[in-house]
Amino acid sequence: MPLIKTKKELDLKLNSHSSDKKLGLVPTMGALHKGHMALIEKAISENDLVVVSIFVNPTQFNNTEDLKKYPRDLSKDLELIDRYNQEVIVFAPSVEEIYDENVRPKRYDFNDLDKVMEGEFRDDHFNGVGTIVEQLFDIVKPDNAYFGEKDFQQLCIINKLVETQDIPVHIIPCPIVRENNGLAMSSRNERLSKEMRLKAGFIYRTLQTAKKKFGTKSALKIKEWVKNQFLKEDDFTLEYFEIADIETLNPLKRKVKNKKYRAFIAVYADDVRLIDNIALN
Ligand SMILES: Nc1ncnc2c1ncn2[C@@H]1O[C@H](COP(=O)(O)OP(=O)(O)OP(=O)(O)O)[C@@H](O)[C@H]1O
Ligand SMILES: CC(C)(CO)[C@@H](O)C(=O)[O-]
Ligand code: BAL
Repeated sequence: MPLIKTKKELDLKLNSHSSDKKLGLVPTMGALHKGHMALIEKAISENDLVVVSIFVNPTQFNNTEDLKKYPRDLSKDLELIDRYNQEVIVFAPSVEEIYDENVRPKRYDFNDLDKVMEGEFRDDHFNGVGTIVEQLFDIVKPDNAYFGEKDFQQLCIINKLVETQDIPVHIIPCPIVRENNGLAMSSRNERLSKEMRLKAGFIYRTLQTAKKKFGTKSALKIKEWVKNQFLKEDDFTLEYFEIADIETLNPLKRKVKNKKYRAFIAVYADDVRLIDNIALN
């Protein structure tokens, strides 16, 4: 499996393939797990050639400790990808390769999708995501690009990016892959103790109960209930719980028929920040 570290090499490699082959892109920050593998396998099944990018993008981190502690293990990632017979190209550039001396995010107008939840609590996060993803689209020029619903708000931002920048790529959403206890798979789970990783199934169980309540209770009542659940827990600190429609991501005030809603959550378990979400209707 080819490992490519520079844009120039990648360009050469992609140009050596016939242009009528379908090209898929799976952007990741590495420390691969079964959630990533599901994206890669879907990409393999729908394209002739797949590029998996592995790049811990500094401009999307608002917290330097989080960036420093982000799990990284390129050789293990390569071993995991090596199992696929199809041609998967790994693109793992250095920070200098992607950003010259000016490591700053571009600024985008995401029509306020970036003003809530992850955007509210992670300053400039989505400008950083937009900056790297736009660059990856420009370098790889994929037909299809695969993103997980675990980062549902990010998926909405990417759809907006593609629309506003007029980028010719199909964005393919992929369902959330979970551990046995319901915890959404995430590279940051590696930073949890074994005990905490088991206990963290609590986050998904809370979302499931919120979903059950959605039929009969108001968003305000459900939010109150979730807050109280977390106040009773010493192991977790709730950062936000929000119910929003999936188009605007505006917090739900009054339910509207035919609109789709999701519940979104961010929680600290020890000093590890975890996010999750669930479809409510
Ligand atoms: N459990 C999962 N199910 C489905 N998709 C996932 C899952 N985890 C990550 N992804 C998707 O994989 C892609 C790369 O994500 P990334 O490398 O940031 O991993 P991650 O597990 O989300 O890490 P972290 O949340 O700790 O940053 C994103 O599109 C993300 O939504
Ligand atoms: C899309 C992405 C690879 C951009 O760095 C990242 O935000 C992620 O892994 O979800
Ligand atoms: N998958 C989300 C990327 C981040 O937390 O920065």
